[in-house]
Amino acid sequence: MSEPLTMAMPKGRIFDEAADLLREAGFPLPPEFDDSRKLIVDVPEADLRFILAKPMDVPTYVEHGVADLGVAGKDTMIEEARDVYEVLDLKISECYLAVAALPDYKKTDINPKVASKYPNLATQYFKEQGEQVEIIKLNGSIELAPLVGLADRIVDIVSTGRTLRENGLVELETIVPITSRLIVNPVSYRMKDVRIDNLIERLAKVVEEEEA
Ligand SMILES: Nc1ncnc2c1ncn2[C@@H]1O[C@H](COP(=O)(O)OP(=O)(O)OP(=O)(O)O)[C@@H](O)[C@H]1O
Ligand SMILES: O=P(O)(O)OC[C@H]1O[C@H](OP(=O)(O)OP(=O)(O)O)[C@H](O)[C@@H]1O
Repeated sequence: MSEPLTMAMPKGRIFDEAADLLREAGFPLPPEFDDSRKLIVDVPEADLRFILAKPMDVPTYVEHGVADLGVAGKDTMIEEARDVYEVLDLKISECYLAVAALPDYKKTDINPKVASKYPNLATQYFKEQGEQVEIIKLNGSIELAPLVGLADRIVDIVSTGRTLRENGLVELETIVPITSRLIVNPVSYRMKDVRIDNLIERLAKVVEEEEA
């Protein structure tokens, strides 16, 4: 018996949509999979082992080869810049990254501060814009930063726009659209290519059908 393929799944909002896609692709994930507190879940019927990680950590597990595959937001992929193959746009968890501020925000050259959960991405973005800013790394509730004067702008995810609206913030620029991606460890891809190719094909078919 060969080892099962190991897939790193992000806990949180991507999880349900990713699990649905896998089920639609014919992988028999048990119902308790969705609510379990277990961090390693074997599904021998599907020849798969799942490891459940923080969304931002999924590319790390895949890069190190402890997971053959994973599901990660494009935001995470840009921020983490890990050495993994991005093989399929799953077209789930759609949102985008934007710069936002209070409506009375005025651009200043004196010590501009930007709060974000994505310091690398934000640094790169402002560099491309030719603007020098100080990035303040936060781990969540980013919209709070301009409200309390920690930063004058933020770089964060926007989906419905509700969080910006309810906190009286306005969007200044759109940076990049985001969806979740299927990622693969380069060595696994070479060693287990038939099973990985099969999984990619099955998921690609479901994504295509959902789009039609
Ligand atoms: N409001 C949103 N709507 C749709 N997709 C989102 C939204 N916020 C984030 N995402 C996508 O879902 C991914 C995971 O987000 P989630 O909020 O579950 O975890 P997280 O904020 O990274 O982790 P945690 O809250 O556990 O620190 C993000 O990397 C992004 O691709
Ligand atoms: O446009 P919306 O639909 O309002 O979604 C955007 C919000 O969702 C995410 O936050 P999350 O809920 O993950 O909380 P966090 O700030 O703690 O990361 C993101 O960071 C925004 O704050």
